[in-house]
Amino acid sequence: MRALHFGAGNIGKGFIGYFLNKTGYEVCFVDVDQKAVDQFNQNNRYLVEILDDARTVESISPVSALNSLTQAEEVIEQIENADIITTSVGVNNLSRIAPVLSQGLLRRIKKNKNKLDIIANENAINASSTLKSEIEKLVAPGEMDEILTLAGFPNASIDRLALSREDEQDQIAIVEPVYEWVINQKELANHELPSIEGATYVEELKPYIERKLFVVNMGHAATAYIGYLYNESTIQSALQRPEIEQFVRGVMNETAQYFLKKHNVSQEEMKNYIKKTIIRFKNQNISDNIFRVGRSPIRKLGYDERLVKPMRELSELDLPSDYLAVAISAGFIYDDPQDGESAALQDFIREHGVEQAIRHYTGITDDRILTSLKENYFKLKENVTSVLID
Ligand SMILES: NC(=O)C1=CN([C@@H]2O[C@H](COP(=O)(O)OP(=O)(O)OC[C@H]3O[C@@H](n4cnc5c(N)ncnc54)[C@H](O)[C@@H]3O)[C@@H](O)[C@H]2O)C=CC1
Ligand SMILES: O=P(O)(O)OC[C@H]1O[C@](O)(CO)[C@@H](O)[C@@H]1O
Repeated sequence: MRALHFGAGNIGKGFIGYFLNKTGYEVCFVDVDQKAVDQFNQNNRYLVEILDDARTVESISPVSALNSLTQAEEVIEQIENADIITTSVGVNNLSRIAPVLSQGLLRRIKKNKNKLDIIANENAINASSTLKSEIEKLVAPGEMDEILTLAGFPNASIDRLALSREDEQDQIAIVEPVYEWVINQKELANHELPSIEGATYVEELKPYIERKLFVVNMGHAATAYIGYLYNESTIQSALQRPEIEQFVRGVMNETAQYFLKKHNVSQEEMKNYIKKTIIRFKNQNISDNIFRVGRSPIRKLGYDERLVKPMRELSELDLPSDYLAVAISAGFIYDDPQDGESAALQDFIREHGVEQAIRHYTGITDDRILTSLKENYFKLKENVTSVLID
């Protein structure tokens, strides 16, 4: 069985490629990083170091790789013949892989009628549907109908902290032992293939993806943005400060109220989920840079994203969202000049002022919320400790 995976980064190697290989797939990675492509091809393997007590290292083989910038024709051939296609390129890059995918799918509909699932594994709600829409923009309506006779775009939720280590010889991923990969069974096109090892198939994805995005990713972003204000360099060092840990617990408890109202979960389940998540964040075997976790703040502060969406939902339910308001305001102060989105956000604030920036990037229109975000922003800038809520 052949798998084609776009994005041979942290999660591509440490999670998706890892479990596709365990399921019996020969994995071909597609990336734009020539050094990584060369290493996969020279070694026909890569390494995954698991952050368990034994620091288990596994060799994942056989694998190969292609560079989509220089080997588009080879990528198209792989799309024609793959049994499954997966991605983890970052949600903003889905539009960049759509051209080669659409060309490959147009060729496939003529040559290979086998059903094919294309699963986008990104930190976003319904990323596979987003990829499908990007492909739809590039083909004629009749062609899309034909593509959809064989291709499914099942949405998925993925959760595993994955980092990488630079090495001259090998591609090396470093991962925490725990993971969750949830796939929407109802959206699968191919029912002949074996279930992917490590994945759970569900009928209703929303509770899983929302729990992951609004608790794990939201809590992570909140830690990064508040940690930045304390000049902390890692998530782990930030959470050693009792006031930050208390704040992160507070913001997670706040979003938990949304789940209790909207999804069929108990208070006990949410309490345990939050407890486990904070333990994962504090894992002293990992040194997770604040700037990795806070990356792309424009995306993270968006209307349907991890911070603003739960705040809007809580507001609609007439439930408090004071912690979220602080975390969002901190996101507008967060400044990493190496990060294009962060630099653009700070430029926008300098040019148009913070109130305009909050309106523009969060899409929030409620004046009461906008005022509270603006007030928090100035208070946090003046003195972060005075704002963290007890
Ligand atoms: N690292 C983690 O622990 C987790 C990451 N995610 C999500 O997985 C996705 C990937 O994250 P990471 O692996 O951390 O990022 P990463 O930056 O390590 O990997 C992304 C890879 O995609 C490649 N890429 C970018 N544009 C491309 C293109 N046009 N064509 C082919 N390859 C391209 C990059 O060169 C890079 O190797 C993101 O959506 C992230 O939110 C989700 C859960 C966990
Ligand atoms: O990958 P993103 O969406 O930029 O955000 C980083 C997040 O993804 C993760 O890498 C894994 O879920 C977390 O560390 C963090 O919440």
